[in-house]
Amino acid sequence: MNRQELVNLIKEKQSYLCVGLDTDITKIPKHLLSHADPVFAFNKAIIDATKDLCVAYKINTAFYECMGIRGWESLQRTVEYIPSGIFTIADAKRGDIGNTSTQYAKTFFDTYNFDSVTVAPYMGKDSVLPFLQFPEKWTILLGLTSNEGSQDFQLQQTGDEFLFEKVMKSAMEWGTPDNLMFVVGATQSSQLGYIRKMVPDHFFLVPGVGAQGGSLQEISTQAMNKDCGLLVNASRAIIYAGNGEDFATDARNAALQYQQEMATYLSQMVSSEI
Ligand SMILES: O=C(O)c1cc(=O)[nH]c(=O)n1[C@@H]1O[C@H](COP(=O)(O)O)[C@@H](O)[C@H]1O
Repeated sequence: MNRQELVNLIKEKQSYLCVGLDTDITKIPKHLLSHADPVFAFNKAIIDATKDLCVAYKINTAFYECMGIRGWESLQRTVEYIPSGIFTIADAKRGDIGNTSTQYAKTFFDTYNFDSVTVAPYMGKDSVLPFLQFPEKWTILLGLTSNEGSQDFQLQQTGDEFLFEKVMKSAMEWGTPDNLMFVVGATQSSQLGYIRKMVPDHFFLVPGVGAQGGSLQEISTQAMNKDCGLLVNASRAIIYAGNGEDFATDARNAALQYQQEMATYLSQMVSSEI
């Protein structure tokens, strides 16, 4: 999916919600465990219940990889089930020497046909460039993450800037707003406005609302740009909103609340085109 298609989708659905499919087999409702593929059965119900409310699904590969081949099968069924026209994110946080990064990129872009993959920048330019070579695909680079450990390296001063600023400024020379997004954590509210000034055009994937306590209002008022420029992810707050037979309805209601709040911010804050 290209940038214009993504912007149009946000406009049509009045939503910049990304539903995180961090599906943990120990947390899904018990009645699903009799299915041949319980993780897929859960994801299918969540997708059916939320697909009109969100513009993206993020599959965190850790929750699938830990189950070995069965997990990869659940991942494949899930990504194939997501309706075309919804943006897909493989949250794999990859990055390695160039030829290895190319194999990671092939895995998620060619073999599984995701629109995007999350990439860790620590190994530098040659570890990131291979992901950016794939036409119509997106690299989502970790900028300033939502977790406490972001202070250990990302928020360390290097010269007159933080390390995460150096990373983001460098990466803006490697990719463009058409193939590169940044992860910026919703819990980093004191930095959001500053980061948006530094990076005016790129999309941000913003995790950390819901279970991690980030504020949708703060993100939206501080980091929206003229194209919206945001994909806000919630995983546990949506997929585990309920735990009974009607878990999918509970998930829908949680997603609906986010979408309705997003529609308000879109109407207030973005240029009349949106
Ligand atoms: O890259 C990510 O998606 C990510 C970056 C980050 O800084 N913080 C963060 O929580 N995430 C991911 O976003 C999701 C957050 O899940 P919830 O806290 O349940 O909404 C998980 O899949 C995390 O791995």
